[in-house]
Amino acid sequence: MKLTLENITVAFGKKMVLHEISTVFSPQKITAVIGQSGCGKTTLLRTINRTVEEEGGRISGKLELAAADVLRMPTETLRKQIGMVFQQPIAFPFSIEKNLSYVLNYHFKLSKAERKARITQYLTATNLFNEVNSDLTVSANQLSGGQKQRLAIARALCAEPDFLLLDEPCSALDMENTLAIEQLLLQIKQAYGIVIVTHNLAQAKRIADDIVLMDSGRIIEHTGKKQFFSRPATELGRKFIQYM
Ligand SMILES: Nc1ncnc2c1ncn2[C@@H]1O[C@H](COP(=O)(O)OP(=O)(O)OP(=O)(O)O)[C@@H](O)[C@H]1O
Repeated sequence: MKLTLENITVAFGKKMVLHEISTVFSPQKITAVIGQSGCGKTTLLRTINRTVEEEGGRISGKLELAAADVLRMPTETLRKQIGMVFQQPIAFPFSIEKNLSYVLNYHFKLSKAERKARITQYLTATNLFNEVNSDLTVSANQLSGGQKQRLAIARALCAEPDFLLLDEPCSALDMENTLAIEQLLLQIKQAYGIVIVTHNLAQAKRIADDIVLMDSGRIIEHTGKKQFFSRPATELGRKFIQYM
């Protein structure tokens, strides 16, 4: 399922933050969004899941998930189809199991056995199941930062989204946990479209299929990773690579 943006413009009051963004995010790929601080990366993600509207941002243009009109979709459907994971991992102060069953119960009517099977599936996919010795009664508060971030990803997956948006999910993590998240994204990308905002160009190089480079609220390059790192089309792209 593709995510298509056509002439997307976002404004807070009179302040224009995104300008006429037209692009397509592909399924089964990791797209890394890079750019200087303040260029609109987070706003782009928050436009896709429409949380900018909650802060008074106005979106105009066309945003489609397959043929569905995202800008007119009921919020509940939108939250189910497009998941988001934030920079600071959010773990609800419940057991690991309840962190996931909460989302599963919200979106699906499942038997106890089905719910348990899905919880095991997502915790296994995020490599948490073995780490907690299958004891899902452990409080999420007791997990490390990296484990909490993987729990947040597992929770997002519980909604069975088509797209997963991640806003600098590794910036609060050490190298080992960062690599664990990267491995996880590479493992699961076959089933989702993944869009990740990252300040870490080396991370983009390690895991992305496509690169989106933003500047002053615009996408100035959206290209395959190899092309971007060998022949960037813009001066800013060249600067980024030199900086690496
Ligand atoms: N709620 C808001 N109200 C007004 N302006 C906003 C709001 N949210 C974001 N902006 C503005 O939008 C612009 C882009 O911000 P955004 O956070 O998307 O950039 P970014 O590229 O993610 O930055 P960083 O890399 O520093 O996280 C900034 O000028 C910011 O001040």
